Amino acid sequence: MKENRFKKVPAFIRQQRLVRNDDRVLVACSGGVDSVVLLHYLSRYCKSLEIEVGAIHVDHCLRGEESATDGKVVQQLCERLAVPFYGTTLPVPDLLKAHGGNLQEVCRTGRYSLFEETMCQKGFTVLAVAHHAEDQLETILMQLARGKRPQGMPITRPFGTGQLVRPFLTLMKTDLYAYAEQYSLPFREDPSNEKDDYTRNRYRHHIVPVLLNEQPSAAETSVRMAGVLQEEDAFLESLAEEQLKHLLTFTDKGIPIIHSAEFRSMHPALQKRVVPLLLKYLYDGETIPAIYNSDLLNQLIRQLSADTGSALISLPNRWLLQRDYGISTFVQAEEDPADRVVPFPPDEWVQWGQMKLRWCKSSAVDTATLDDMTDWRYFHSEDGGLPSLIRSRQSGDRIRLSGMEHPKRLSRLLIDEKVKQSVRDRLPVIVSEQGDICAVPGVRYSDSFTKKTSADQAYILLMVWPE
Ligand SMILES: Nc1ncnc2c1ncn2[C@@H]1O[C@H](COP(=O)(O)OP(=O)(O)OP(=O)(O)O)[C@@H](O)[C@H]1O
Repeated sequence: MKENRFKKVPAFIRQQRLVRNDDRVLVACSGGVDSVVLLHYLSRYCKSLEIEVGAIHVDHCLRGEESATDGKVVQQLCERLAVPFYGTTLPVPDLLKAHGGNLQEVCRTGRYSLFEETMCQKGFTVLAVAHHAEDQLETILMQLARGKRPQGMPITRPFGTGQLVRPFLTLMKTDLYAYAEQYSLPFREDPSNEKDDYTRNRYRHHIVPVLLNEQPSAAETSVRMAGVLQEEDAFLESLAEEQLKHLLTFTDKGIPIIHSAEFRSMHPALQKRVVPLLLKYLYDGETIPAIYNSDLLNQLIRQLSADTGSALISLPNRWLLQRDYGISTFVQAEEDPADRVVPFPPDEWVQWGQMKLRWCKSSAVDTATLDDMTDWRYFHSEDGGLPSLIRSRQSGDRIRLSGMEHPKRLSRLLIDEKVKQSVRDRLPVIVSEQGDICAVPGVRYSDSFTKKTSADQAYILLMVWPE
């Protein structure tokens, strides 16, 4: 009998601190072999572990009588073991009809909220689920395939007001069957586990067996590897949290700032952890963009480290990273700058939606700065003055373009330039004091602008916008 292999379970439970004395452990029992064995095992060892045990079953109402029978099997086992049983029902077909959604996800979310509710109502401190070594290997392989960090399912994690634990992660499926046989435990096979409709099932049926054939210890070693990665992860995460606290400063107006020199002084591994935490801070409870291993992460790290020129990176939900030399500021762009007029003085960046504009003396700008711009144009002024306003476009606006005898209607120009309707009303228009339109940055510029420099072109228009 393979029960010997169960000898490592108490050590695993102790080392990982899965339960403490006097914990009340609710075993999530589907009626399948894994969770039936878990329930039996924990109820057998509850005295030595100094815990109390109860069991919960969730009937998803998906397979008529069959589905209810799973619950009865669990209930009878609980009677045999003298363990309190909590039978709950999740009307999945009704939920799908009313709200739609993905079947697996509706089952899972509903099931876990019933677990949480029962734990809270009945005073349980721990929820035990019966994932084992092959489940962990499947999870790691799926994470790898999706480019996620392959650290598997957490051995334990906060859940409701207590903890969720996985005491059987070191065991193989065959160990569980052998145990069930030895103690003549009744269990049910869920026919949906046979189907190849779900990703996990395809990994279970076709990928994991090949790997185990090649390397029989792969599942068990993957559990150990995941444990180490999770431990390192928790450590690095706490370091990154500390770093972020030191790194993030605020302007008088409470705007978050990061200094490139300090960001650069961090180890690249920490930089990669600090940036997602920074987004978590900015998004404060909202959904955070998935950033692990992404181009956006690399782009943000590059900009937060740089200290020449300027840059603007657009983040979801109108957040912008705005970097000027060695200082990055995080601002939320205004929703819609339509019907606005703002002064456009020289030597100051002016923000317009997701665009930044600035007049600079040509002599003060070097080629490196120009390389950092999305676009730029030298400006030749007839009278020495600079267009001094930025506003949104108005009906009847016209612009004087080189080679055209008459000024062109702006509305026509935007159509000809294939500017999207949704963007047209939000574009900035640069206007002289006399009301002449000189430029629609990023679209067209009047004949006072050129890319070529010459002595009489004292100013340059610098422009940055996210591409
Ligand atoms: N209907 C159910 N009632 C009670 N417990 C369940 C039920 N279904 C699953 N569980 C518990 O959850 C464990 C894992 O089940 P399953 O592999 O179906 O994945 P899951 O709950 O979706 O977990 P995850 O998505 O985290 O992998 C089972 O071993 C059992 O402990």
